[in-house]
Amino acid sequence: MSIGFQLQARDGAARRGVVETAHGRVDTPAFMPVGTAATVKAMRPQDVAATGAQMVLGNTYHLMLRPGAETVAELGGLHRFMAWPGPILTDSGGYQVMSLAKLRKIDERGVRFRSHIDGSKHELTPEGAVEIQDLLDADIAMQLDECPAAGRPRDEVADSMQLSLRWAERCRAAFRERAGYGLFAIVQGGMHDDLRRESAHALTGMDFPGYAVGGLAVGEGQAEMFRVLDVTVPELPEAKPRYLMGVGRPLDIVGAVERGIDLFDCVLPTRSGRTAQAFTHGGAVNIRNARHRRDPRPLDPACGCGVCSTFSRAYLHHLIRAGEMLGPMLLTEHNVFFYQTLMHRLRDAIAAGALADEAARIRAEQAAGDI
Ligand SMILES: Nc1nc(=O)c2cc3nc(NCCN4CCCCC4)[nH]c3cc2[nH]1
Ligand SMILES: [Zn+2]
Repeated sequence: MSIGFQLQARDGAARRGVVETAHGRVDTPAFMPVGTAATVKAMRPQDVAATGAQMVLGNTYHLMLRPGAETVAELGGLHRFMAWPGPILTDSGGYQVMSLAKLRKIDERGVRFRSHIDGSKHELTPEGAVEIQDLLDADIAMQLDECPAAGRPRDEVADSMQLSLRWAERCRAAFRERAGYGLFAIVQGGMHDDLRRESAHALTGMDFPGYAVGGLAVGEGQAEMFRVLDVTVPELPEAKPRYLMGVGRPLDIVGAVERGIDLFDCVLPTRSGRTAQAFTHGGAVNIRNARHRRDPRPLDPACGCGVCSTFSRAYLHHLIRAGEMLGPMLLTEHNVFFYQTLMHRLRDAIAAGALADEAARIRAEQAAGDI
């Protein structure tokens, strides 16, 4: 079996399960901390593991540019290179090229672009993206796709969705099948119900071990995102994991879990940690705010992380104001731990058939906060 998926419990459309990969199991619903350039920024791998995270995300685009996929392969692959022994999922680069690279040209072949690092010329084809993710030794690789920017006209979205379907076929043909490794397809189609259904049906017909919902979290807003999930998720096979790419804020995740999504990734907990934003059980907190200057209480009294059991808000406020590197490190660790606690609560609630109550509690908690 490429990637295993055991469904353990259901609560409405929500599922409690386990994804099985060559490098270990992932309890779902799961949140993957983003490790774009072979590091979850500001955290050591053992500290990432201590938060409860079981799988991290890497990026083909960044790693092909620096240090290069061949270099990572030469050094034993991404697990050895970044000392992360657990499962790794890598994004295929299509989205990152469109959001980061310069002078991009996309056509049937693939996408040509200049590196945002040094301006050097590169090309990413479906076959190349699969080869790079193989060199990285990713347990779960993503097909190369095109993620249309929000607001593009329907006919362009339709053409883009069809291109991604043709690229899915080419990726599947190029993928080296191995037990514990799998290639996931990505459903596109913008905000159009019929295009989403057409994409999901075509990809399901190609029989992938897992399916991502792409083309969301591109500024459409939560209501539109949930509406697209309501249309798309029921078209995906129950027995395969579903991955919502780039999502999201805590309440985005709650609503997507209620709609049957199993896997998530987002830069929010790590990126916010570097900009003094903390997620807490009392809502979001900006620790730079002067009101924390002499506050002896922990950042989040309901949090079980090492940061909240050791340091005061006053100390974290001081570190941030002083520009001390320990500030972003501690806030990142807390935020990643917060996201893992959120997923733990959701998994336990689904297993107990109590997701509606737990989701209501989480919504009430997040309604407070100062941002
Ligand atoms: N291969 C691929 N295909 C997608 O359609 C895709 C769609 C995505 N949508 C996002 N959204 C990220 C939103 N994020 C929210 C926090 C601040 C930075 C941006 N990431 C994505 C990644 C993606 N990767
Ligand atoms: Zn904490």
